[in-house]
Amino acid sequence: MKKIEFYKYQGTGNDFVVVDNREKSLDRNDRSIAQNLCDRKFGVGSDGLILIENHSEYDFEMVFFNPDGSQSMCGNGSRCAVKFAQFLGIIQNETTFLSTDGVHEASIEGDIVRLSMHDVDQSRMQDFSDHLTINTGSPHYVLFTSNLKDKDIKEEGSAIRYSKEFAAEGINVNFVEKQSESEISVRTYERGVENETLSCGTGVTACAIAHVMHGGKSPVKIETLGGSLSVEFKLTEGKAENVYLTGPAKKVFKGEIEL
Ligand SMILES: N[C@H](CCC[C@H](N)C(=O)O)C(=O)O
Repeated sequence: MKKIEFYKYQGTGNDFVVVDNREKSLDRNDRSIAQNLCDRKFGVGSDGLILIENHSEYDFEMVFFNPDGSQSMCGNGSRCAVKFAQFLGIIQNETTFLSTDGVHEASIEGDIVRLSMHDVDQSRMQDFSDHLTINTGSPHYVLFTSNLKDKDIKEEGSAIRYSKEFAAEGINVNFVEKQSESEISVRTYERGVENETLSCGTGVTACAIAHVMHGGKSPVKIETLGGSLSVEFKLTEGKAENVYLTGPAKKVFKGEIEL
């Protein structure tokens, strides 16, 4: 058994166990560590595990795990990782780091982190009119709805996520309610968490792009159960470029656990 120091961070209510793994105290290839640490009854409890590791070319590498041990790009987790890297003194207020889907830049002002997301071209999105599928570093199903607050997200989201088309790879399912041309509300069922989360960064990014594709205007303000986020980008000939996800990321507490 070894004692592991960890920190708990949250980005608009999407919460993460974050570990400074520059000394490689945890094995990044052992997915059971995430399954144990993220368990809300037998572990610390979170929507994911983030390891911060050294990298020869970039300020750091962030390794992200869903609670089921699967890996993906995580927008809110990336914003928390950037704040943690600043807390560790690895960076000041700007950074270029490596994540699951490649290189990202970010800047920090107080608790607000502005994160670059990858371009989304036609190869990463499909518009089926009643819904869209958009990959913003992780795969998202986006459907426009009304009376968002009354929906059973876990029931409706899991039905789509486990449907024949998506059962193998999984997909995150986002329900969007339009408030104005530049504001939407979003609730998300997350693959790998297999439940609704209070917000999903790659999810709100996908929803903002879908909203603008259907007549909305960037920047888009997104209200989630966990707080407000903003997504800005240029949509030219069906390609979203210069995509940024902006919102708060905060340290909650420090802890120690024996693994
Ligand atoms: N559950 C997602 C990864 C985390 C995404 C979410 N927490 C975010 O902020 O982007 C997936 O497996 O695709």
